[in-house]
Amino acid sequence: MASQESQMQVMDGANGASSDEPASKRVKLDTPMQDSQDAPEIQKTDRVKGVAPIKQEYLILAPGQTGAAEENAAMDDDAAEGRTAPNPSDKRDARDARDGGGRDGRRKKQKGGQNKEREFGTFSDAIRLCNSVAWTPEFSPRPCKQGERCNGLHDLRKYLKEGRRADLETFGGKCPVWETHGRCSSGWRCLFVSSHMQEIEREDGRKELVLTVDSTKVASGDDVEGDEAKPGVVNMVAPQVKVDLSRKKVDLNKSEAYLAWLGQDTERYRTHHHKQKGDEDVAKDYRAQYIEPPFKPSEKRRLYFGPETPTLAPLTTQGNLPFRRLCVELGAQVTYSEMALGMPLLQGAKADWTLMRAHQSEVTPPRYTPTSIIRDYDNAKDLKFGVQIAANIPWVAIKSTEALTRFLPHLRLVDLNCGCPIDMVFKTGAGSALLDSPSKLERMIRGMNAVSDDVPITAKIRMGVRDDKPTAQKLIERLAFGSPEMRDTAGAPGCAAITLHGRSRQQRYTRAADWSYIAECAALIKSYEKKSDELADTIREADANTLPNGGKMYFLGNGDVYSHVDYLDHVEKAKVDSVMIGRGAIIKPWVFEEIEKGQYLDKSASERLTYIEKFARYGLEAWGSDELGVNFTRRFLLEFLSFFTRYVPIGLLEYLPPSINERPPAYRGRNDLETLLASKNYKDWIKISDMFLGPAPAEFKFQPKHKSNSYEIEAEG
Ligand SMILES: Cc1cc2nc3c(=O)[nH]c(=O)nc-3n(C[C@H](O)[C@H](O)[C@H](O)COP(=O)(O)O)c2cc1C
Repeated sequence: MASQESQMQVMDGANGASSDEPASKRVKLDTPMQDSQDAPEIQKTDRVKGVAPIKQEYLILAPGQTGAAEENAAMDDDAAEGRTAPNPSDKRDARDARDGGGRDGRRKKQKGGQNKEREFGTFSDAIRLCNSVAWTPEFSPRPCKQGERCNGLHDLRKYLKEGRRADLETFGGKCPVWETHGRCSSGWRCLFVSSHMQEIEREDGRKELVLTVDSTKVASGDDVEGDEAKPGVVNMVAPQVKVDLSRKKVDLNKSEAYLAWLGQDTERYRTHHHKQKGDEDVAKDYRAQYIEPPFKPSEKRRLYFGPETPTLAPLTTQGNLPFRRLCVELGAQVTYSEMALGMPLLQGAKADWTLMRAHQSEVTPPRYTPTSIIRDYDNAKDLKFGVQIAANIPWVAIKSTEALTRFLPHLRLVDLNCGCPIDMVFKTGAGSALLDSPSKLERMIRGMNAVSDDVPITAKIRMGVRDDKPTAQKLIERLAFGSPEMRDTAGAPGCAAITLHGRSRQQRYTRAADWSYIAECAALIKSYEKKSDELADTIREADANTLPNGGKMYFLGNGDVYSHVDYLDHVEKAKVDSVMIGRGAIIKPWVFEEIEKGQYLDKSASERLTYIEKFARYGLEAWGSDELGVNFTRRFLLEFLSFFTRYVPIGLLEYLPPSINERPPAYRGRNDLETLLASKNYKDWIKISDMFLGPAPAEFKFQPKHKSNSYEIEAEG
């Protein structure tokens, strides 16, 4: 039985763990449980594998059921993540989503239990308002570029009456964007427009509709009008840049010069490697023929990852700007964009450039409380937000890196995805396919470093492609030092940090991440630090800056972290510099707060609802409060809820610690809201979204990613 005196397991980061057991087994009594009247009894008990130990009184059992593991069917966590998520600001993506087509324009075949051809309905007004009148006072429209041919509506009053649905009543009918920022970038299309419009009588007696502004709240730079204006959002790339990229008018001269050199160098390297005995005269040795590249990596801004910088993983679809903003607010210190594909970036695709946007809270420095002196790291110049790209050939990785670092002013780093397991990426030779092409990967990292100015380059890897053949250790050595030939001539590749997800490509989420392998890799990297000092002594002066961070390559572990206990345990035992958190952060974004406070937080259902509200507010700010923006917000809120509703309140658990790999049998919460927030039915998620976004339009559709249950995902890294 649970007792009021029961105490929760807490690991004290400062003092370290008292036990040598892994976090999943250890139980230590310490801090009283927060917020819960009904604290679980802490005891070591054999847990049923894969099943969350819900207290008997909360179980909902149909007659004849026992709540045992085998009844907990179809709880596999591996399925499809896919690229079905449309980009809110990209009308083409909205069309793709509507048509069930992917971003590559090809229709995907329905397979297995995954809803690959998900449809999301149309999100538009009944009558389209022309942009020339969308943000202006009624009597002073901008000139319409289409002139006579324009099929948009120019009559504002008609639009407000017939062209769109009535204003929403949520948020007290007040536009949350306007309330925060003093103006609303959705203009007349805002679904809360009556809260920021007025009718003014002019001297000639005519009555004019105008949009109001609260100048006391408008921040400098936020007074831009139109589609592209998003208060608090940085890394907005001008439309003309994307047009120029699409017309190949952007001169990526550094990359061109580097690639020309790389072509010749690859040939020298190949000849050297294929030389036969006796071919000495033809091939000599690589070093003798080596010619310096046209661009050496410039001095990079230094990075820092430590126990105080819990890191939010790159998460396609889920790791969107409103979600990252919520996580930063709750204590995430480092964030990554969703993965963008190199080629569409180079083609100026709006969807991929939009992924590179960040919230202003992400461009503040990460927490920094090192225990030893970190040379030349300037925390004031550092920021939280980095971007991730995937590429299958060096020129794509190199050119897209040059474009990113040229056009995005706020970048902590550019990370190369070497872990994405999905076929669409893997089969092109990108993502986890790079794990089996170390030479290509090395060339990518070197090239990216050469063209990225002061922005550091990092990589995210998996243990290997196949389960029975982990290759990460070799790869890490390669990323740290380069192949012997390249090392002698060009120095180290300059990879500033590596994140290792402790699974192979083949491995399913049902099997736990391998933290002992991660620990081995961490030990290996520690042993390199000495070696790189020696290397720094021996490489020529000019190449010293090929060693990032003054010789330190940071190493992050990743996989299955679900609480401060897991986090601190891995920092301490696996000896990683920091830990990256993916699904755990979507299920309970306050995991970052737990890490900061060093204790479990039993968030009540109403507190959890405030996070949903925040997501809705932040979504409206990022994607707009018009019909399109509201429904993109709804779409992504439902995606978020598909994970968020997996949280099992710890007050309902018989034993701790909670584990991300355990699924609950059917249960009810401590109140109706808690029960609703545990629903696996997406129709309930839509009900939750209605609380903040009003009723979903009749045409709105949402299909969870998996038909049989909403747990299914396909990870991209
Ligand atoms: C929905 C989802 C999307 C993901 N998208 C990416 C991605 O774009 N890039 C990437 O490197 N990894 C991606 N991953 C992998 C995560 O970054 C992380 O490596 C993985 O989920 C393991 O960490 P976890 O156990 O903390 O979730 C994704 C994972 C999930 C669940």
